[in-house]
Amino acid sequence: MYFKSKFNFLLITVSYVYFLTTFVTMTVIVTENETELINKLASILENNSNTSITRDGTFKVGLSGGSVVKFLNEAIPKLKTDLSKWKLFFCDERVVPEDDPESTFGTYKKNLIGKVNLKEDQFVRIKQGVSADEAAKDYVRQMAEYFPGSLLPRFDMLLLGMGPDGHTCSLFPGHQLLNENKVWVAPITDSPKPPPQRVTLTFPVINNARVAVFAIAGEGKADMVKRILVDKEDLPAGRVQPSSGELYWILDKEAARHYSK
Ligand SMILES: O=C(O)[C@H](O)[C@@H](O)[C@H](O)[C@H](O)COP(=O)(O)O
Repeated sequence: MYFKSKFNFLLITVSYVYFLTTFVTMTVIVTENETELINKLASILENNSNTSITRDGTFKVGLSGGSVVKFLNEAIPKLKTDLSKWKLFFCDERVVPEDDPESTFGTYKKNLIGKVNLKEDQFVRIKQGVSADEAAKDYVRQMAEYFPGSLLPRFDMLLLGMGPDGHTCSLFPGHQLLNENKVWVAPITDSPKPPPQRVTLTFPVINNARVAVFAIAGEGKADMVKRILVDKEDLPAGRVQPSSGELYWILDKEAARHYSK
């Protein structure tokens, strides 16, 4: 191919590299059961943790609540990685006291701290005793310390669940937050999934992650998995498409009942 000028060559090269780097790769993994799902999640988590720690000396990971808490509380103790290098954030968090059973941080704290090499100060927690609005604003301030100078934080990994309605984080079907693109973290006070007051990452941040992983189990999610992965319906969990990153859907056989590659 003859290039009229160096500029043409440079333009074509840059465009080609841009295409390659903005192409999301999606992997769907179906496991026999929840134990295998947890093992697969642990393997992906361990590989990415070690890659990030080698590259940056740290691993910045976003945690979700719901059943993901159970999966991670079983997966994290299996990992062969330096947990002391982790910084743990929340993809969403309920605006409740940390000793409230509904607190996502509180549940991770109870199950991990003191049992694995993770300390409380490695978790970036939401401010206590303030409104959802103030908690969201403060969380952005806290996050900015770990992503200095960034237009958008780029998490090494986000660990996501999906509700039976197709929500993820605290981004629910039909909610105006689905189109929020001005703030990294938004408050929600009318969550259809209790408790109503939460903060959540927004899609610009979610889709800037290096790796996003859904871990989904149970027949109760099978219909929604089909609607998103097969029927391509526009539902919140389906909008997770890292612009320059990897996307994994780890499903147990029950959740994948209506899905076939
Ligand atoms: O704090 C939360 O509620 C979660 O972050 C939320 O997004 C959760 O991941 C989904 O609701 C799935 O929850 P289940 O896996 O328990 O259905």
